[in-house]
Amino acid sequence: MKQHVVVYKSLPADLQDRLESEFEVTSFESINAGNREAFIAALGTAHGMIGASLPITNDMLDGAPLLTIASTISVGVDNFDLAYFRRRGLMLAHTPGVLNEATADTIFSLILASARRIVELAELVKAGKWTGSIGESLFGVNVHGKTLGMLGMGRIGSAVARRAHHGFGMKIIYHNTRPNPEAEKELAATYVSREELFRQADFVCPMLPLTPQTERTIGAQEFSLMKASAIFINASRGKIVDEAALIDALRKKTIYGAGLDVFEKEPLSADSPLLQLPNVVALPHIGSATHETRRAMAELAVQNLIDGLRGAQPQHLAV
Ligand SMILES: NC(=O)c1ccc[n+]([C@@H]2O[C@H](COP(=O)([O-])OP(=O)(O)OC[C@H]3O[C@@H](n4cnc5c(N)ncnc54)[C@H](O)[C@@H]3O)[C@@H](O)[C@H]2O)c1
Ligand SMILES: O=C(O)[C@H](O)CO
Repeated sequence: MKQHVVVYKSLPADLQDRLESEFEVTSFESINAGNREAFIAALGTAHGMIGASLPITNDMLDGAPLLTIASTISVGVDNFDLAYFRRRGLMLAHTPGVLNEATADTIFSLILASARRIVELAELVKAGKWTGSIGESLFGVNVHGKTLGMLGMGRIGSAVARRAHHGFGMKIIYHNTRPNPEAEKELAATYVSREELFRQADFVCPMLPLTPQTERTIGAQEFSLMKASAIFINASRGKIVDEAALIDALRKKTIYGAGLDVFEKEPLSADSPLLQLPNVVALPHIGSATHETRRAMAELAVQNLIDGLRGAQPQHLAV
């Protein structure tokens, strides 16, 4: 009998076909209130599951006694309880690496857009309010030659720092769980304490996984350490930040601005105070969202799933 796979985010047609040629497949484009019960019911006979952007609760998995592998089309694994996976001996596969460059591009666009007020000024032009040479009140700040503070110098953090060092002549300081000798050699990056990073950086850029250790670890205390001219860039996970404290720092101009791809609650509510602030650039969690990169992520996730179901070791296991 064929193994049963539950797909909970739409896949490119050829990858869907690949799964259907080998497994019995139940597919959902995405999960919403209308199909949630059907999704949970399908897990009841599933050996494998693949998808993204959905918190997978232990309750859901308790009802999936045959499951051996979950394959997420993301590098982040914070939608899963890793301890639960370990307890049950389940595999959790993810997609590191293939999205480093696209995500670093997004982060760099946030750095540039926030520093040079690109969105604010483009909106001014579109609104027909460009009536003459802009005055000092609408000037931005330099990016080149400034100091980038990477909090988390892993795969994506290193890709951001490479752009900053080689492309923009920026000085790189970083803090990480452990020193990163490659970044120090290749990018002249300097390891500093967490506190020094917030104090010295012109751009503070966390690129950390969301874990119990990182949740809400950037708050009022950290924002108070930052320079009034510094910009906060977050494309890792919204929940590592105390968002109310960020809003407060932006309102009081304790910091100059923020470029954000991720938020405490997503999608960001249309009435979020963040959207009222001119010194905020907000994106809808698009770090890896290019055709090529999302394709590569889906391919890798499908391969991870197939390997796991065939009894081979998937290339990228978080658990
Ligand atoms: N916005 C997006 O679309 C998008 C895209 C890709 C990744 N992400 C997020 O970015 C995260 C990082 O991805 P990655 O592939 O670079 O991961 P990675 O594991 O390669 O890098 C994370 C780094 O953070 C360090 N770290 C962990 N906890 C720390 C702490 N408390 N203090 C200091 N350093 C710490 C680790 O040692 C590691 O070097 C993902 O987990 C995901 O949540 C977001
Ligand atoms: O973790 C990731 O890969 C991105 O945030 C997409 O969810």
